[in-house]
Amino acid sequence: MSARLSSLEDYKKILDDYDTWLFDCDGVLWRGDHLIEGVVEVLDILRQRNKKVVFVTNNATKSRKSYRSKFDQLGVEVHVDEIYGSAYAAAVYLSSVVKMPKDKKVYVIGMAGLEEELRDEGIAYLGGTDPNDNTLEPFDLSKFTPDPDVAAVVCGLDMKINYTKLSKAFQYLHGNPDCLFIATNEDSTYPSAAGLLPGAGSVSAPLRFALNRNPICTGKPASTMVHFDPQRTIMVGDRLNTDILFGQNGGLKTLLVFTGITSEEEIFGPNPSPIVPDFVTQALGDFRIVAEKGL
Ligand SMILES: O=C(O)[C@H](O)[C@H](O)COP(=O)(O)O
Ligand SMILES: [Mg+2]
Repeated sequence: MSARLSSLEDYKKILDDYDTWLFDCDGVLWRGDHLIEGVVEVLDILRQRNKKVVFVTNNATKSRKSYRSKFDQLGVEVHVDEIYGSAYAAAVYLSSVVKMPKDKKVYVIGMAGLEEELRDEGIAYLGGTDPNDNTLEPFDLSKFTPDPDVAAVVCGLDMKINYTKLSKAFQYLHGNPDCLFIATNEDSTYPSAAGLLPGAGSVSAPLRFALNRNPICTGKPASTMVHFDPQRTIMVGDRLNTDILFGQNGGLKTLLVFTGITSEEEIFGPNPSPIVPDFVTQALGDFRIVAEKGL
């Protein structure tokens, strides 16, 4: 059973026990561009206590550099090396694990941030934000000439998804097991400021269904490039099957907040999830109590 943080001692002990704090972003720090109350104060408390702070997000719409700008605009102090996004994870997977040859390309379903991370890793790509792919015109297969150099399809959250992109990705993957199928992440939903929207997993779902093939997922819960002392590291997230599972896969302690995807019912209800976080609290801002009491 998860331990619900409630007393000043509870929050103080967590702050004392962990030196490295990994934070999920959507649903923990913000919803869309709406910063969640208390986040800036708590991050300040952690930095004042010389804690290492790392942000691990499955949101592939932004590169680390553009996330740095978002953090700046929201008044959150961050260094680009503290940000690990699923777009970066996918690009590093292709460059360092797959070792994608320089004469090969990736067909992208995704947005500018994913393209930027691929560029920074020297991975050639097509699709993505290309105007020819961002169309609502019917897709005419008879006029489509696949690029013979495409050796992988990468699919991330794409708020301009359409039939042309799905059709082109399908053509590259159908009957071609040598063409890699990579998902930056498989979150079913996305917690926008105004409410839930289909997530990256729901963008790649049509391809999984049409191809009867599951992608390689490079985002949470897969372990990314971050590796810390599990005894002194805590993962703070809002989604059980990505954030909490990611933490558990890395042997970390886990703290779930209820400001994003997961409800209290899923933890304390009659049919709780089998994924059980070590700790839960309503919101990250709850840790302000420690500063308010001058501890
Ligand atoms: O659909 C998505 O890609 C995700 O909902 C979303 O972007 C998750 O971001 P995170 O909570 O990992 O920061
Ligand atoms: Mg989240």
